[in-house]
Amino acid sequence: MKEKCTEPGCDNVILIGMPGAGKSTLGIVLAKILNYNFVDADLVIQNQCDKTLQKLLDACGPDGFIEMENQVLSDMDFQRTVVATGGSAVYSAAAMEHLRSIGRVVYLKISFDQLRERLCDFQDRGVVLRKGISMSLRELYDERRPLYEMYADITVDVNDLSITAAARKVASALQ
Ligand SMILES: Nc1ncnc2c1ncn2[C@@H]1O[C@H](COP(=O)(O)OP(=O)(O)O)[C@@H](O)[C@H]1O
Ligand SMILES: O=C(O)C1=C[C@@H](OP(=O)(O)O)[C@@H](O)[C@H](O)C1
Ligand SMILES: [Mg+2]
Repeated sequence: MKEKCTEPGCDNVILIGMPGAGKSTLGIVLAKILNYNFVDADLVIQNQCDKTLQKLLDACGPDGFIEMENQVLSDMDFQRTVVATGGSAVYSAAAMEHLRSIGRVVYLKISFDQLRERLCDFQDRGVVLRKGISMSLRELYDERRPLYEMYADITVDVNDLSITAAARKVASALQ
C-alpha cells in the first residue's frame, strides 16, 4: 500500500462519520493529545456564510448546502490540525479528494443502534437528507456508510467508548 504523506501541509487528521459519531467533541480532545490545532468545518461554514447551519440548509436545500460545503472544504489548507468535518462532507467528491491530500482521513464508526440513541431528533438537527425529510435514519445510515468506508484511510470503531477513550483509540491508530 502507498504510504501517505506526513510532511507539513499533509500532516492533518480529518475526521469523518455520521452526525453524532463524535467528530466535533472527540476532535478537540484528540487535538490536545496530539498537540495539534483543531478546526470544526461546520463553524468555518457558519462563519463564512454568516448564518447558522440550519438556516443555510433551509435557505439552500440539500444540494445547495453540499455545494457550499464542497467549496469550503476544498479551500482548506492547514498544518498539524485535526479537522472535524460535517457528516455530509462525503457527498462532495472533490472536497474529499482534497482532504485526503492534506491528511489522513479517520472514519469514526458507530453502530446503527448507538446512532439511533444519540440522534433521536435527527430530522430537526440540521442533517442533509438528500431524499427529503421523510428519509429515515436507517436509510441515511445505509446511504452513507459505504461513502465513509470508501474515503477512510483509517477506521476506528468508537462504539461503547467515552469521548476520551475514543480519542485515545484514534491517537493510537494514527501512530
Ligand atoms: N463517545 C461518546 N459517548 C457518548 N456521547 C458522545 C460520544 N461522542 C459524542 N457524544 C455526544 O453525541 C453528541 C454529538 O457529538 P458531536 O461531537 O457533535 O458529533 P458529530 O460532530 O460527529 O456530529 C454530543 O451530545 C456528544 O456529547
Ligand atoms: O450529516 C449531515 O448531513 C450534517 C451534519 C452536521 O455536522 P455534524 O456531523 O458535525 O453533526 C452539519 O455539517 C450539517 O448540518 C450536515
Ligand atoms: Mg460536528
